[in-house]
This record gives sequence, structure tokens and C-alpha cells, in this order.
Amino acid sequence: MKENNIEILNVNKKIGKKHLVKELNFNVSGGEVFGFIGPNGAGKTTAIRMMVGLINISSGDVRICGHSIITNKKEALKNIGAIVEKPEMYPFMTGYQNLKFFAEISGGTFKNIQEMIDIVGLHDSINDKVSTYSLGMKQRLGIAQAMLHDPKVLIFDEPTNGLDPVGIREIRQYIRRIAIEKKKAIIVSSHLMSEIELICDRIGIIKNSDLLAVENVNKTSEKMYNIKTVQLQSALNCLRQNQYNSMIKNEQLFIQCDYKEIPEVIRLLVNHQIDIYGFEEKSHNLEDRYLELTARTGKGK
Ligand SMILES: Nc1ncnc2c1ncn2[C@@H]1O[C@H](COP(=O)(O)OP(=O)(O)OP(=O)(O)O)[C@@H](O)[C@H]1O
Repeated sequence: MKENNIEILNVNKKIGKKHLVKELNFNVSGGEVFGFIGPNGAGKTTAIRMMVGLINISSGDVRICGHSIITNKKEALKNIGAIVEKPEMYPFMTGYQNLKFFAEISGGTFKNIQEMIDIVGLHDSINDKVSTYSLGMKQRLGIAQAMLHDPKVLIFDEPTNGLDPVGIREIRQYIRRIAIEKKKAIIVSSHLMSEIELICDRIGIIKNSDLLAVENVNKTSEKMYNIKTVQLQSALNCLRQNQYNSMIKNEQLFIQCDYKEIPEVIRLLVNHQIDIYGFEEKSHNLEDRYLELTARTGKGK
């Protein structure tokens, strides 16, 4: 059985009459990356601030490796590392000096420092002053800092905010690598599905303080395509005889296959005297699902 390293149990946050987070429930296990996604103002940062003990929970609980953030905060915090908003670093010190300083105050060990530097790929610039770092390098240093005390759970609030496409890809790679190699339970928040879909195993969609759905991310490379032809039935028979997952819906022919199989499918149909007028991707991906869910619930930013 998988160990749940972080459990969010019916968490609510109310300030006055305003409900900032409603009945939040999910678990994340070691080795898993959970994407926490929602439009601006949905309640992601508020939820994350409660998970790391920066603000009080109105009702419910967060358990980190079994320790309640409410009743056993000290033990809970030993098992969690986070970047909430921007990582705070001393610009006049080198990357290495910053890590050494934070290791000292967090009770982490110095032997971890070199390993963390390697994981986030900062070896070439670790002895440069942080004032010379790009935003992406500061984020990577922040990730290393969050891992210094070897916590089981890592939480990164909008880690790709303000980064260019290369920086975004690097952060994605490092996060995925940490989950796989170090078996950490990782929560990553974002307001852009395309940014986190690639690294997450599951995604929680939040809007107007409500968790609308938790979806598995389909890691298969197969997609749904619409094949334009007038010989619908003959094409369907041909595809099925060749073991392709295919169907006719609303007078249109669909096939589920890998992108690389497209030329082979077209060749097969043409060899069976079926005329093809087009081949269009029709996948109902997570981005569609996110837009559908967040649009359906009406008001909100
Ligand atoms: N201390 C507070 N008092 C009252 N309202 C607050 C407080 N903090 C946040 N809010 C409100 O709670 C809602 C959720 O804010 P939060 O920052 O959690 O959203 P978010 O999903 O992280 O947004 P973003 O993607 O823009 O960072 C917003 O409407 C915000 O204005």
C-alpha cells in the first residue's frame, strides 16, 4: 500500500463571512506529483499557506507523515519543504553560502548540500553571488533550499511564475526528477494547465475556493483523431480488422492511436480504396476539461 505523505482533510478557511477555501480533500503519496490548478484568486495560495502552517486552518486538518499541522506543528514541519510565493535568498552571498546558511538554521546537514546542488543542476554557478542569478536559477536554488532538511513532502507555489519557456522546462524536469529519484510527495500550484500537465500524476482543479475535480493525468501518447472520409462503415471495418480502437459517432469516424501511427493508418485505408480528406486531432485533453469545469461554474476571476 502506498504511504500518504500528506493528507488534506476537509480543510476550510474563512475570514469574516468570506470562504477562501471550502472542504478541501486530497492525499499525495511519495513519488507522486500533484498539480494544484485554478484561475487567479481561486484559493491556491491560501490552501498552501495552511498546509505549511503559515496561516491557521478554520476547520479540518492537514497531516504530514501522520503529524497534524494543528496539534503537532513542530513534527509536521520537519517533514515539509516549501517555496511559497518567491524564494527568499541573500543576494550578496553566493548560492553555496545561502544553502550553508539555511542548512545551519534548519538543522539540515552539510552533506546534503552538494547532492541538492547536483539535483537542481547548479554546480557551475553555485559559487557566484545570487545577485547575478536569473529568476530560473533563483527558483532552482529555492528548490534546493526547500530540500536541505530532507523532508518527505515538498510544496511549490507557482514555481514557474515569471520564467521563460526554457526556465519552465528546466523547473519541470527538476521537479519530476526529485519525485522519481528522491520519492518525495510534491504539490505544485499553477494557473496554467499546460505548464503542469506534463509533470503531474494527478491534478486538482480549484475555482472560487472549491475543489471541482481531481483528475488522473493520462501519460499515454495515444490521442483521439477524426478521420474525414465519406466511406464511414468500410473505413471502420478496415480499422477494426487491423485491431485499431475506432468508432463512428455523430456520423464521424474516430480512431485512438499514437501520433507515430498516423501514416500507417492512412496507408492502410488508402490501400483499401478508402478516400481520406483529412486527419484531425480531437483529443479531449485536460486543458479542455479544466476550461470546461472552470467556465461552467460561472462567476469568479
Ligand atoms: N487575508 C485575506 N483576507 C481576505 N481575503 C483574502 C485574504 N487573502 C486572500 N484573500 C482572497 O482569497 C481569494 C483567494 O486568494 P489566493 O491568493 O489564495 O488565490 P490563488 O488561487 O493563489 O490566486 P493566484 O493564482 O492569483 O495566486 C482571493 O479572492 C483573495 O483576494
